[in-house]
Amino acid sequence: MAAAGRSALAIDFVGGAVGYKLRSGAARSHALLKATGMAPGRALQVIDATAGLGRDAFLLASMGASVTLIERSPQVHALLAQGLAAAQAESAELAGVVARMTLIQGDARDLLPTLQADVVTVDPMHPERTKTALVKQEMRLLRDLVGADPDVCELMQAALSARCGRVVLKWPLRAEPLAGVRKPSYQIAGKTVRYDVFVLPRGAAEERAPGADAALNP
Ligand SMILES: C[S@@+](CC[C@H](N)C(=O)[O-])C[C@H]1O[C@@H](n2cnc3c(N)ncnc32)[C@H](O)[C@@H]1O
Repeated sequence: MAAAGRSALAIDFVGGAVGYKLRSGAARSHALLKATGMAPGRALQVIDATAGLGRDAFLLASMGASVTLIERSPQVHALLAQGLAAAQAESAELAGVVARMTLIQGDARDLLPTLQADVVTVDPMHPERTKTALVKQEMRLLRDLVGADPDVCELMQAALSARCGRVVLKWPLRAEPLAGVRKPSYQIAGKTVRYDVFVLPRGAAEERAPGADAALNP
């Protein structure tokens, strides 16, 4: 664990990239919303099994979802708690978003069997890229703090066995599918990442595959 990473990493839901995305309205067209099945008037219950910097969870909560965030690193969990407290104190609007977020410290592989939701999202640390400059500064600092996530296949198995209607895996756009994990129902491509969407039997009746990316899902 790198001391520099520990001191430099901060989680800011008020300014920075997260604040900009929300203020500019860019959040509304984010591919994650489509992948989770978010729609106006549909208040989803989401479990973010890999909370990390909390950006995805904050985006979903700001669009009306109730989100349970699970983070296993005590240090990252503490940073998240600080970031959420700061957002709560900033304005009534942000306090409303934070009120829809529940932060838990622990390993999602153990916790998922005890929870239920409409959607489980999984965004493990991605395999290291050779062009490290392409990896955003915060993600480098997070990697310094928590390392890689070698148990991602086990986590996916826990997510796919959870009481939920859909699992969304965020993974590098061009990376191979995870070995040992079933084929996704469909994929949604972003600029650098893709969302592998697994529609599970519980939600099959009400789920549709909006904008399934045929090129990525032959
Ligand atoms: C790539 S980051 C997630 C980034 C996050 N989606 C965001 O928007 O900021 C991955 C995080 O998941 C956490 N993590 C990985 N496996 C986990 C598990 N089994 N249970 C809980 N947290 C886990 C890591 O500690 C790390 O903080």
